[in-house]
Amino acid sequence: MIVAYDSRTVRTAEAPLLASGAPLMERAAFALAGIVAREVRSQVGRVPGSRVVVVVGPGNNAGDALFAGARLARAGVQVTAVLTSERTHEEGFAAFRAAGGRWMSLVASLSAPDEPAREHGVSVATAVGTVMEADVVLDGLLGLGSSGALRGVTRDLVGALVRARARSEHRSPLVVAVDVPSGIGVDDGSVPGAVLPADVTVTFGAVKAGLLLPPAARLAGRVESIDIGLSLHTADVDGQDRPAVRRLTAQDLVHQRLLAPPGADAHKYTRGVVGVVAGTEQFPGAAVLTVSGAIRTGTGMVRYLGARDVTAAVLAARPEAVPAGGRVQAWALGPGISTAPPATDDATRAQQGRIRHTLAHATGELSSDVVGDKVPAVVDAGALALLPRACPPWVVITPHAGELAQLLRARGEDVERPDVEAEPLRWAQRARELTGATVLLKGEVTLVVGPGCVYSQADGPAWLATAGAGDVLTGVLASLLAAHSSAAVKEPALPARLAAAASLIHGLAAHRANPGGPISALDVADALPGTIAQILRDHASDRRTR
Ligand SMILES: NC(=O)C1=CN([C@@H]2O[C@H](COP(=O)(O)OP(=O)(O)OC[C@H]3O[C@@H](n4cnc5c(N)ncnc54)[C@H](O)[C@@H]3O)[C@@H](O)[C@H]2O)[C@@H](O)CC1
Ligand SMILES: [K+]
Repeated sequence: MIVAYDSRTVRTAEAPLLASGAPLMERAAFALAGIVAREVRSQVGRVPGSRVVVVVGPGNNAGDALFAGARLARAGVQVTAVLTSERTHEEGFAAFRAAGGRWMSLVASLSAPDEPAREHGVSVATAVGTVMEADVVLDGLLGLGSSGALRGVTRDLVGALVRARARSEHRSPLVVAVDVPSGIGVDDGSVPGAVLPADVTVTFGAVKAGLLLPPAARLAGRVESIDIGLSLHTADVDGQDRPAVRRLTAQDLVHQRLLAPPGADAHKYTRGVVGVVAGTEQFPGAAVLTVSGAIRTGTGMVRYLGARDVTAAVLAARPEAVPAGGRVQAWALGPGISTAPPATDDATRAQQGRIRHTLAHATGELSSDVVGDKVPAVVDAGALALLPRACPPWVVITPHAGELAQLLRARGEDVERPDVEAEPLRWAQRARELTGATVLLKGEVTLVVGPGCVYSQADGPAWLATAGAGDVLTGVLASLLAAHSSAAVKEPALPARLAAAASLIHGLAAHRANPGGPISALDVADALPGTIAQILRDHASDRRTR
């Protein structure tokens, strides 16, 4: 699992080490220089004689970059620093110059001892020209201390670099971000202004929340986390306004027993029974995809409830499905059902009635001996509009940005789809507060917000953005919830973990379905058994040896 923290938590962990004189910046710069040297070697085949530019701001982020620049200069790299503010990290700058680093400044008043700034003053255009000639550029403008969009000449430089890279067809330097890509919201993953997208981000002490959170996550490239000796504890932040942001890996699925092979004494109820209310005559495919997603994730049995024609389509594709009600351990509600009540046709009205009734039982609003205990439910698409006012966390809603905005508007928030896209974490958290449900917000990066916990999964290829993929995800998640049905009702954070797990399995199945090419939703469902077998094979032995 990858765990990311907010800046306040990181600074609190740094403080005692800094007070005791631990050489945190030296450790950071040493590791950074090593990674840059490796990247340079893979770009140009050698380190000495290669060209690196470090663009630096006023703070310790600049210190990391300048000390790393000094190390590279001593290794024979031609290193140039571009200074962007009135002051910079003094010791780092001194070490950089002592190592033979060249420098230029976008701010006329900055000067180094014995070196008047005017001899080094350059325009933004000249600085951009120098950067574009380099093999690698280090973005050391801002780190943990950044607030809001980039300002002043820093903004001008980054804006010009982004434009120059977009224009250059052939050659543009590899971008290594120091700690974070400068200008992202370090804690919330917002992107308030221009940011230079990184190929690699080298982050120190702990992964920063903004590197995993959308929309900033896609600007971070590959994230390499460097241990500089901080000790961070999730217990200190979980349950607070800014819980740690987690990302599950395939290993976690096995180690945390989110996926497990059935025991020798397993039967369909120990493996979980999923009930599906999905699809109408207008959208029968959604029923097939949801049922397929659940069956192919290894659920014990799927009960399908819907109109006769749709049931026939489901049975033609999946004869294993049982077209009748009965005991269910998790529900999959809503795919392929119109989002706008009141329904215009009888079939949709019937499906909406089933969903209302099921949700009332699943959430414990109604108790009935016939339907039995409270059970988890996935609420997707058309079922979102039928969500009760107050839900327990074992109800997991799975909207995309547009559906989330609609759900929030129905609860009095003034929000449109672009607002959700700009600040997905904020709005997913708001939806959780307003509904009580666990929220899985679908997107290029999928966010899951549960009680005191946040997960961010970025596992699927962009090809996965295709019609019906969400229906399969609903089936996968319902299958996991059914397998952990009673625990999911008892442990408030478990449905969120299972939702993150479902997103991960779904993403891995998409990669397996057709590596590097187009994928249809049914392909993803068909790739699920092989994906799960692979995960269990790869990690079963390391679980035994733990
Ligand atoms: N504290 C430590 O010893 C360590 C810090 N490290 C580095 O230090 C960084 C944090 O350093 P700082 O706290 O000095 O912060 P920064 O280096 O992020 O600089 C913050 C300063 O930048 C300016 N600024 C803020 N927002 C701006 C904006 N939007 N536009 C233009 N200027 C803006 C302000 O003057 C602010 O004081 C970390 O990200 C990391 O790179 C590492 O060396 C590890 C150890
Ligand atoms: K940076």
